[in-house]
Amino acid sequence: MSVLDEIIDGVRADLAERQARVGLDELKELAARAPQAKDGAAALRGEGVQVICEVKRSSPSKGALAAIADPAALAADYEAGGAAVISVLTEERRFGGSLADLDAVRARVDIPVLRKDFIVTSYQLWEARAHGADLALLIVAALDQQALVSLIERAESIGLTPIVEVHDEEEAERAVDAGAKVIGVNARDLKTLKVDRSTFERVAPEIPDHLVKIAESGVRGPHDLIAYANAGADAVLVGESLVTGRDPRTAVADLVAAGAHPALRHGRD
Ligand SMILES: O=C(O)c1ccccc1NCC(=O)[C@H](O)[C@H](O)COP(=O)(O)O
Repeated sequence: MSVLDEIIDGVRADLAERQARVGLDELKELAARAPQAKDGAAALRGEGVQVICEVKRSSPSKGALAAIADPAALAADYEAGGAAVISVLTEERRFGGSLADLDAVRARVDIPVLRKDFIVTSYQLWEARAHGADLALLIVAALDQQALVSLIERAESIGLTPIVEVHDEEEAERAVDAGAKVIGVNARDLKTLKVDRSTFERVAPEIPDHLVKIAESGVRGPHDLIAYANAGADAVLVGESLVTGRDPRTAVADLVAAGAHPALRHGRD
């Protein structure tokens, strides 16, 4: 069984428990009472290269990364450093995240918040909205084409911006065909869990210029952001290097400054 399949099995088991506790109608009522969703795509189309900063406690590839006692404080540091979006991993078993982390971050920051999880049903999209998320990740490798199309449509219909994640050219084609407007190219191979930063420059040409392109994983500092930007990234998604470094606010500010450098202006600007 692949790592992705294992993760999704766990996600489905945890999901069944939550569904038994909170019915869909109740969830929809909670979503209706949530603050209006912010425009996630607009936040990623700003001037220069935008930085999405992740609250990441642990990962299947590295195990425990950081004891994050106060995810809201971390997110506030990210926001103060100039992050465009905060990504909150809510998967519990392998990433140590939770919807409580999402609640805490939502309550603290004003910028858009991404629910980063392994979403396989529309119930999880309603959950994302009920807990105040503005964006939600959809992983092409985890979904058949019909499910991908229907989850993109459902996300948009309830105000969420879907970030559709791909790992290779074929998945990029599926994402475009499914109507994705924001596509994340993840450099982490889901079978080996190894990061190959050249994935972005290989896959990005398959994505039309008018769509938002995010380079995900493997950003250790400004030099990696610059390399991704030169390959056409509108935004980067950064987790590990921010939670394991000494000063997240300064680390984000350094990335944002690198992403704002006029020499990086490309296509969209
Ligand atoms: O991080 C992992 O080990 C991982 C394993 C399997 C599926 C997804 C995984 N990570 C999720 C992510 O996409 C990253 O958290 C995100 O792109 C940030 O990457 P990094 O800056 O390298 O932590």
